[in-house]
Amino acid sequence: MNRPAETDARPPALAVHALRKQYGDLVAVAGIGLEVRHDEIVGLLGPNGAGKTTTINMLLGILEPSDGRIQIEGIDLLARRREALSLTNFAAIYAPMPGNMTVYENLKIFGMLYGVRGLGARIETLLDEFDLMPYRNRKCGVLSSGEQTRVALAKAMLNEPPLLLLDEPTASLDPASAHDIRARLRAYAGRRHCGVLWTSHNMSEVAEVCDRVLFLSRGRILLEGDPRALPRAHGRETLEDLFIHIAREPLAYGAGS
Ligand SMILES: Nc1ncnc2c1ncn2[C@@H]1O[C@H](COP(=O)(O)OP(=O)(O)OP(=O)(O)O)[C@@H](O)[C@H]1O
Repeated sequence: MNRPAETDARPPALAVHALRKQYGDLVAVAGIGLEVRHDEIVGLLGPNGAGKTTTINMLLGILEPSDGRIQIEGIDLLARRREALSLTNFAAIYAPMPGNMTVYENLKIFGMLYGVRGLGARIETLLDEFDLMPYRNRKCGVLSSGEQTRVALAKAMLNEPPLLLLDEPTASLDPASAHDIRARLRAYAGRRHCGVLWTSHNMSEVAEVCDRVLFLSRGRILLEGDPRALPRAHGRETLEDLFIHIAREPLAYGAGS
């Protein structure tokens, strides 16, 4: 689905300019620029080691950029960190909820950290939306990975963020659950008019859910566009074919320039 560009004076959910991260001689992110508008789901794709998680960690304020600027809803992350971070949230498979607390306790504590108003009612809504009612008093550490993913997604939506960062949100889900979660995330993004940055290695998922994709390789954005139109534009049948081609021959797409 193509969505309209921002029509009012509202800044994009996310604007990144010349973002760079270097570890010694290794350039993990090489000065990238990108935008995520409201009502838009943007896929951040790339082979292992391309710089996706490093980028997301800089957007979350976990990693300090070597250079560049990040604005969330027009608010500069480095200058006004607290305010900017209150407008975002994330879910990632490598960041599970503390295992010794129950689902309810976790949502309550994260909700308090985010200063969510009407927290009790918000938690009930999310428990219902993510089919977590039966698990509310169960410790997160004993949940299956799919159940933990649903808790992480519920946590990510506690503060109804205008910018949602999702690092492989369906990686541990079975196909039916993944399909269900994709539908819920799309519905949520549409309802809340939020922008979503979504990383995934599942190209059919990306083609289904993302309005736009960015191909990252060796820390650079090599291609950008509609995931349904990009493959044909580059002489490939599917997004997966295109991904494989870019991963094998990044220099053909300008990775070395
Ligand atoms: N703390 C660090 N010190 C040194 N190098 C690092 C550090 N963190 C990441 N890197 C390197 O930066 C590069 C980008 O890593 P990153 O985790 O962002 O990739 P990715 O695109 O998320 O990969 P994957 O799909 O495998 O998760 C890799 O070469 C990685 O080894």
